[in-house]
Amino acid sequence: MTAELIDGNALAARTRADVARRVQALKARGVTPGLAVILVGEDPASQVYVRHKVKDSEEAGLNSVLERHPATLSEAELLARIEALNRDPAIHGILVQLPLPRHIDAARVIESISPAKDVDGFHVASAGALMTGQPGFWPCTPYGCMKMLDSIGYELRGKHAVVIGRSNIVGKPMAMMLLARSATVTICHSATQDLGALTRQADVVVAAVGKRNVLTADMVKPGAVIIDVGMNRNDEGKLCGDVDFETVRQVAGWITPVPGGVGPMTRAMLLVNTLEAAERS
Ligand SMILES: Nc1nc(=O)c2c([nH]1)NC[C@@H]1CN(c3ccc(C(=O)N[C@@H](CCC(=O)O)C(=O)O)cc3)C=[N+]21
Repeated sequence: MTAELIDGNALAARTRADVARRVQALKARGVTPGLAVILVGEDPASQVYVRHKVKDSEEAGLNSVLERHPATLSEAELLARIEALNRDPAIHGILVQLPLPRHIDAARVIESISPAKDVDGFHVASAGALMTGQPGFWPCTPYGCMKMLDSIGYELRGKHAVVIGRSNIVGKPMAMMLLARSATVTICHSATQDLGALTRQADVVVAAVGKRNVLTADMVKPGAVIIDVGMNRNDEGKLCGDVDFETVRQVAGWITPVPGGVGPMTRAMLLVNTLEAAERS
């Protein structure tokens, strides 16, 4: 058996087209969704990502503002910029690209963003809303993973989902979203003993570690759905995920590729969150 691909590029394109239609409807009512993207420093990967985000949002008809600051920007100066954007009625979403330089306390910066504009879904208020089932912004990567599961009509109720990774931005919120759909959820991490024994029981595996070959074919139940959140480089410098794709695809039922899987959906869900921030304003 060879797994079917869940095509993140195609699903992201459909999502962006849907956002573009809703943006037009909002513009007809006199509101243009506005996204502020803040980049501090010159990290080359971050520069590429924020350029992608700005281009995506412009193509969907959103108004995006890219603010670039030198790596020497002080925390106080950054907090002052966020305060101004919190008050700016033309800005509905604020994204501060991570990682930030070491002299800036990222948690303090994230908590300074108005929860109503927290389109990354990283604020403690957003995390609390997700955990308690209240309205709020969901982090884009796990939210995109849920859309990928929905795109294949997958019924999560009663299924065993194993999440590998417990970060605040992917693993933990992913587990909460799966739980909200009545999956039985296991969260695995670096101290987990016999990871394979757990993943072999899984109907769904979400790999979000940031390390190559965390999931190999011997660890996968035949027919399982495999969602690969990893963004790594292999020895040839090619982008690859956390999953040993070529062998796991021989066993799985469905699998997301890297590139062209979760990454494009992460970007698309940022547009959805920004649109919804504007719709709620
Ligand atoms: N405040 C904040 N929010 C973020 O959402 C955030 C962040 N900081 N810091 C960095 C990470 C990383 N991230 C990616 C999103 C999409 C792709 C993506 O679209 N990847 C393409 C490939 C891109 C390429 O070729 O390099 C793909 O998987 O097909 C990658 C990485 C968002 N991040």
